[in-house]
Amino acid sequence: MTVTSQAKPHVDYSVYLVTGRELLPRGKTYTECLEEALKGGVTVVQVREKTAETGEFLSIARQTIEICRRYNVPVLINDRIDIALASGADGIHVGQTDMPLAEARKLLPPNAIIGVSCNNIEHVKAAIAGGADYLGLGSIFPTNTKDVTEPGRIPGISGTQDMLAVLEGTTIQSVAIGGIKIDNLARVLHGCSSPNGHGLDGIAVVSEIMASPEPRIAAERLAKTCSSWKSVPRRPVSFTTPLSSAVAYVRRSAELLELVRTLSPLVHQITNNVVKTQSANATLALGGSPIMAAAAEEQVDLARIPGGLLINFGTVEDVGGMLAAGREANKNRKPIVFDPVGVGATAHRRATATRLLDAWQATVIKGNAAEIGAVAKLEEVASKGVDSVGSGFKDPATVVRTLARKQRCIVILSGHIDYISDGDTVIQVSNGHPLLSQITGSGCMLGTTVATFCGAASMEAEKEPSETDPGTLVKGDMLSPAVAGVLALTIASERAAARDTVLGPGSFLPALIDELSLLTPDTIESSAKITVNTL
Ligand SMILES: Cc1ncc(COP(=O)(O)OP(=O)(O)O)c(N)n1
Ligand SMILES: Cc1nc(C(=O)O)sc1CCOP(=O)(O)O
Repeated sequence: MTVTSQAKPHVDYSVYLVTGRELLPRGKTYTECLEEALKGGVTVVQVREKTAETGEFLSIARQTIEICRRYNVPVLINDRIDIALASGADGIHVGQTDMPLAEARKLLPPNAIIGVSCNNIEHVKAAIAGGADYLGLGSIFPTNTKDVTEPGRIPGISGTQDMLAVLEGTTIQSVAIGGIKIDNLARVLHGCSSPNGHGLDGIAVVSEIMASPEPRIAAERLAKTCSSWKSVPRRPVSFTTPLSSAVAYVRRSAELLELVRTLSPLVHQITNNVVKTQSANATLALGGSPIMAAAAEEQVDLARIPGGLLINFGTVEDVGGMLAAGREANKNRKPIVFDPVGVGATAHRRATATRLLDAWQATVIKGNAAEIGAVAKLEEVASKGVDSVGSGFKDPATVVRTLARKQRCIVILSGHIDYISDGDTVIQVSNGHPLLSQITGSGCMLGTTVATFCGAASMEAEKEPSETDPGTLVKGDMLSPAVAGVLALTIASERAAARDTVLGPGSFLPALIDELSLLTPDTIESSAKITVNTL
């Protein structure tokens, strides 16, 4: 190593390039790519050579260091302590089967940076105990760059959240690695955080830069999104600026109803066979424009149209379409309402919910007590098919607030009283009628009304002239439209049930659709029963 008596160099891990010469596009040399990437804003480089002989590896390491020094960017060496020492690199990165951290520390000068790969919380605990400087957490997604197919090698977003929770209270830095592209970067940064807000310090990529014909532009885009992300503390926990009172939420809900009628947002729904027609009719009645489209092939086109997306996996079909729709919605900053119907009922549903939530960031998760309990991994409320057993949670406000913080979105717990939280504020809605639980698909319709209001609110926010912030996944406040969606359905249910012509569930459903279409801002203002608690 070059300097042994000085303090460790400060490393900015924001955009961490791990090299991979085998991925260079035809006609581009390694040094061209490296220099362009540095110009684009790469903040740290790791030389990773999996097949080079020692002499070639050393020569590449020296070349890399010579170029990176001009940009004041530190260089680390993958696996090989001898190459790090001989080349004068700033440190090394080791994996779980490489030189153990403690041995590496002994061999390297005290100011050497040592990074360790971690796939699970046991790895993280050992790396903390061993005094690692930073961790590479992954693989976040599948990747073609390296074989990560063995079981447990892809912790995904949820596993990375667990690893970051272990890092809370430490100064050890961390980057996510594996399958990260500009298109999923905001989602990665948003999702990879502990419930108390311990997030990533950066992201590491190989192919997004090395395989790009324009590495400078690739690096610039990554750097821009990272710095935009870092500029807003605790952004991911809440999209909202809390309103001052219950009256303010009711007024905003009334305003949002007008907005739905004016903008008529496209409400793209991948929902279950039992409720498709009534959910489409509920959307139309409110003033939105429904499209029920589940094929994976059409998601790129649909996601470009502003509005809202509902993903309801009630009959657990079309998972490919759901994965694609959510990813594309995140790319296009469209709100996603996720309704994990009956998620507690089978292992397949639980696994599917995890798969979906690993692939994209939900804006709103809505469910009954059993569904919310299953997503939150609580055993307090059991499920029977798609219904909950018993009266619900002892402390529903804490359940929704905690899950909203963990999943970094709005959570709606539906029931006799509906609870809605962004992780800070909890809003209770006491409107509704018992007939809602006597027709099939009223919960699914709630997902639809919420998606309709979220779609309109995001369209309104997107119209604001402010520059697009690449760190956001959805523009605008999504707590108020979630409240508005709950109020619209529950108030309409009260008005439908009060009709003389409604004799039971059979006549209630068409009356409910009618009342959704007849709902006015004034009715919302005069009928809403809500309370607001902010931390
Ligand atoms: C930043 C970062 N994170 C993880 C890795 C993977 O390292 P390792 O487990 O040693 O696997 P190989 O890179 O040797 O295949 C990394 N290199 N960088
Ligand atoms: C080098 C490496 N390590 C990983 C791990 O999970 O430890 S994934 C990975 C490859 C990352 O390449 P790309 O950015 O092209 O997906």
